[in-house]
Amino acid sequence: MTTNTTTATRIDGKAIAADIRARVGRQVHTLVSDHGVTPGLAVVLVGEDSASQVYVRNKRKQTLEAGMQSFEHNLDIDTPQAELLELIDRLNRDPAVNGILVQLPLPEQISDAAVIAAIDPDKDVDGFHEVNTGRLWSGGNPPVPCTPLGCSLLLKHTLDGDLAGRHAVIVGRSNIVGKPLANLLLRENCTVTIAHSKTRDLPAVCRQADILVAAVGRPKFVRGDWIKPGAAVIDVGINRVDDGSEGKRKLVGDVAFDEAAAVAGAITPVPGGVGPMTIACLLHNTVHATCAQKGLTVPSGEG
Ligand SMILES: Nc1nc2c(c(=O)[nH]1)N[C@@H](CN(C=O)c1ccc(C(=O)N[C@@H](CCC(=O)O)C(=O)O)cc1)CN2
Repeated sequence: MTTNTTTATRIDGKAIAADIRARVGRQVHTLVSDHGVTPGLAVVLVGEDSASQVYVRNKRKQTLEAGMQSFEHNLDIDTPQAELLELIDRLNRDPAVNGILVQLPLPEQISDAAVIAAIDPDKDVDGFHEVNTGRLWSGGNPPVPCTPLGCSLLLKHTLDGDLAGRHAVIVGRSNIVGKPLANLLLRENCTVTIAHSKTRDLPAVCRQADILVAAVGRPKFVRGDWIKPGAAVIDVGINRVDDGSEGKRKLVGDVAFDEAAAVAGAITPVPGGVGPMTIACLLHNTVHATCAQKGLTVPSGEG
């Protein structure tokens, strides 16, 4: 019988996210003390999805802890799209609101695309508006979607900033993760492959990766024998599955962690990997959006 032994370094997203939030807190302190500016973040939740409620609660808590203003809007699940668009219009015009985020997923009567298009691109701290995706692909410096920004920061931290020339394979081509992450890794001079459900011989493609990112939303989809020895593995998946005891649920990623950790050089756990980075990057984006709106240089936030 063979047993898997963990060889990979565990990438501590919780600790790295805490460092980013601490820096954001210092930046906010400088904005308030030197310029009398308190960044404000509005978060809109439609419905009662329990995971979304947890994320929105954590966003509020961490926004306040960083010294920013938090404006939370909770709407009924059957809210018509027009009502949500009116709220966004008010938030666009509210000078106390520097960042706007509408929590996804939205109920079926509301179009994600219509909502994202309604947000003022300068307040779009999710970086989902097509003006901002266009700016990203044209080499500009717009707000970048929070989860891919978190992935790229984890990789820079893990690989000491030395990403150039590495082959990154991203499994998943969503607008929220796969596509923007491909852009960020190209900027770091990686050679980038975006793979997906129609990719031929996906395990063989993944085995070429020095950096492997799994963002498919399928529990334990990426297996240990898909991984090149020593690769850095970033697991974006957050899947709730039965833990085998009386209807209890546990979180697992898109990567079979134990198998992968026996082969990889470094790997993110789930939970505690990419997830905490998402909210830290949202706070980072809010500070940057505030400074851009006020014509201020972003304070360094060095401790
Ligand atoms: N408008 C947006 N909607 C959604 C986004 C987004 O970036 N913008 N991303 C996800 C949800 N999300 C933030 O909104 C998010 C997901 C996960 C975590 C996190 O900290 N995860 C923990 C586990 C927490 C748990 O028990 O579920 C971890 O991985 O350690 C934070 C934020 C979809 N919607």
